[in-house]
Amino acid sequence: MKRKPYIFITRKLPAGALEQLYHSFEVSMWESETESVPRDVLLKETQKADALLTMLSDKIDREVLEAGASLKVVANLAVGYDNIDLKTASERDIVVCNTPDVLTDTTADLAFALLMAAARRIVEAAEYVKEGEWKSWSPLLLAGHDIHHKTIGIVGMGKIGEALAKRATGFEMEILYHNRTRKPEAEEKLGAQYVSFDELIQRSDYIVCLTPLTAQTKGIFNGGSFKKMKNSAIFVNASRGPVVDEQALYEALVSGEISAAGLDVFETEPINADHPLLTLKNVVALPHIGSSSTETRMEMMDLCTYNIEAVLTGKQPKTPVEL
Ligand SMILES: NC(=O)C1=CN([C@@H]2O[C@H](COP(=O)(O)OP(=O)(O)OC[C@H]3O[C@@H](n4cnc5c(N)ncnc54)[C@H](OP(=O)(O)O)[C@@H]3O)[C@@H](O)[C@H]2O)C=CC1
Ligand SMILES: O=CC(=O)O
Repeated sequence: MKRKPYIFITRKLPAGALEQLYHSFEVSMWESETESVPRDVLLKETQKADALLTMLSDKIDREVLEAGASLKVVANLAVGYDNIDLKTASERDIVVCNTPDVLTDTTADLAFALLMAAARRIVEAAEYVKEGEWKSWSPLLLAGHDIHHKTIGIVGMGKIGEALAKRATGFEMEILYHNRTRKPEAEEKLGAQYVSFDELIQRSDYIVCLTPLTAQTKGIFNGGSFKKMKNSAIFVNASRGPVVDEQALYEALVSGEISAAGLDVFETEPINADHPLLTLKNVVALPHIGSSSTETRMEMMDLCTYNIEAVLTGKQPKTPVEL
């Protein structure tokens, strides 16, 4: 009898999200919600897998892809796919899928929330109350920066960047953006202005990074870029940690070269609890939760399961990554 195709899922997901897979395939998953699958288990499971449903924290490199003699598809539960070696996938005719669109608004909500939290010192203020430090109302108590009518600069005006810009229009902000390619339709729709990277970082009160992590974007926010920003600038990163030189960011925040930062992503994740950035009051740090609403995460799981089933049954997946 022909064996059922085998799918390995690298993290414990709610069984309900996978129902459609259980009918036609053999499915197993790493039984932890919070800890990544160990490398040796991933390699062993991949040896017999026709499909992998992976997390952005799994390194799907040449070694993993070559271990999968019958591997046909890798569905990543994320829109970013910098954790996957696309070159090897292409050489081996392995389809790679991601989860664009379904997470756009949720991630833009979080990026704007991070911007607001850093600007208005929300986390610091909430801790101040809980720690019993609030003794009286005072005129400049925890005074932050205005958001309305300020200038936001979006580096990476893609789907999430545009959704963020739409939110910024509600605050009557001036919108600058920088991409490799200009987007006239976004300029018209959102009143956004295309500028060079340098002009964006010099003119913006809020600088938000929403690019993918690539060889070109790695380290684009470094000592030189922080020096060019206003001293009152607030830097928000909701893209990937390695776009930032964290040591340079720390120095810029301590020296007052920039005012504050809101960070959802870090060079190493999870970030070490004793990392210097986490000692600063002017840093709002989140554990990479950009797309983390229950509704959106369920949609992302549905999209991954759809894509896997499609590839394994000879149909077109909805969201293949261009290889
Ligand atoms: N914090 C979180 O939890 C989440 C983080 N993300 C991150 O956000 C990223 C963006 O997602 P999404 O908006 O859906 O993707 P899109 O592909 O729609 O947008 C990416 C944008 O980045 C621009 N870009 C690419 N390379 C460069 C470059 N070298 N310099 C300047 N701009 C560049 C692209 O424009 P062009 O090609 O013209 O340069 C494009 O407009 C993801 O790749 C992921 O890393 C996504 C979801 C959640
Ligand atoms: O970081 C999250 C993603 O979807 O990419």
